Amino acid sequence: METKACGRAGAPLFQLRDAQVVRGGRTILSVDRFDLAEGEHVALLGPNGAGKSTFIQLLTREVFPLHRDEPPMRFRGQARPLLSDIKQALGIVSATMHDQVRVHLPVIDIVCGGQFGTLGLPRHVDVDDAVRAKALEALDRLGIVDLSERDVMTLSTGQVRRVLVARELMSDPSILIFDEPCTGLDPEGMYHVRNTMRLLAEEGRSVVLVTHYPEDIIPAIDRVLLIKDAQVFADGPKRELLNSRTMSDLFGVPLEVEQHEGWYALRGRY
Ligand SMILES: Nc1ncnc2c1ncn2[C@@H]1O[C@H](COP(=O)(O)OP(=O)(O)OP(=O)(O)O)[C@@H](O)[C@H]1O
Repeated sequence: METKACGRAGAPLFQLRDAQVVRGGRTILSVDRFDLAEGEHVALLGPNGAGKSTFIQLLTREVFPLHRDEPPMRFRGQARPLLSDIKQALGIVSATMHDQVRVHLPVIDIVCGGQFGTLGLPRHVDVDDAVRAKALEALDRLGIVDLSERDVMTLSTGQVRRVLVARELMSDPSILIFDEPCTGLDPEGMYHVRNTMRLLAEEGRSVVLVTHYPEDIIPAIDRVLLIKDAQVFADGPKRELLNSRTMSDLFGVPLEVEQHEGWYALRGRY
C-alpha cells in the first residue's frame, strides 16, 4: 500500500495539543498531548460516555476543539488540512454506518459506492470494469466474494460489517478507524472482523480501534489509549496497561484480565 502523504515529511499522522471539546458548557474531552505516527496502531478503551467517539471525531474533524494560539489538532503536520485530504486518507467502519444499510442493493453496488462516497451507486453512473474489478478484489480479500450479487439486506450482521470494510477499501485508505466494530456480532462475525483488522494492519495501514473490550485488540495493536471522564486516563503499551488493576480502575468495577499469545480477555470478579 502506498502512503498518500499530503503533509510535512516526518510529521505525525495526527497530533493533538491541549485539545478541549466543550458541549453545553461542559468539557466532554480534554487531551493534553497525543501523537499517532504514520502506520502506527492504537486502541481506545474506556467506559460508556468517557469521550472515545469525541476523540475520534476530533481526528476526523467532525468536532472542533476550543481555539488556541497553538493549533490543537494537526493532520500530517498541517494545522488547516483540507477536509478532503482527511477523508481521502480515512476509512471508517462503525455500527452507525451499518444502521444505514437499509436498502435492497446488491453487495457489489454497495462496495462500488465506496468509490463515489455514496452508499449504493449514484444515479446515472455506469461503473466501469476497473471499478468493479477493484470491488471484487476487496470482497475477495475479506473472504466474501461469493456474496457479491446477494441483496445486502439478506446478509448476516457479520457479513454486512465485512461488506462495509470492503467498501472503505475502495479509496485505499492509509488509516482505518474501527468504531466498536464487533458490537452485535456473534463469535464467527467477531472472528472475521478481527481477522480483517489484522490483515489491514499487516498491509501497513494505521488501525485505530474504539472498543469496550480488550478481546477486540488484535496483537498488531501494541498501544492503548485509555479514556475516562473526558480525560486521557493512560496512554502506553498494552502489556503495561492491560492488567486487572488498571482495567478495574478504568471501568470502576473489579475485573480480571487474562492474556494468551498476544490476545487479551476481560472477565468480572465477583
Ligand atoms: N452534542 C453534545 N452535547 C452535549 N453532550 C454531548 C454531546 N455529544 C456528546 N456529549 C457527551 O459527551 C460525553 C462523551 O461522549 P462520547 O460519545 O464521546 O463517549 P463514548 O466514550 O464514545 O461513549 P460510548 O462508549 O457510550 O459510545 C458523553 O457524556 C456524551 O453524553
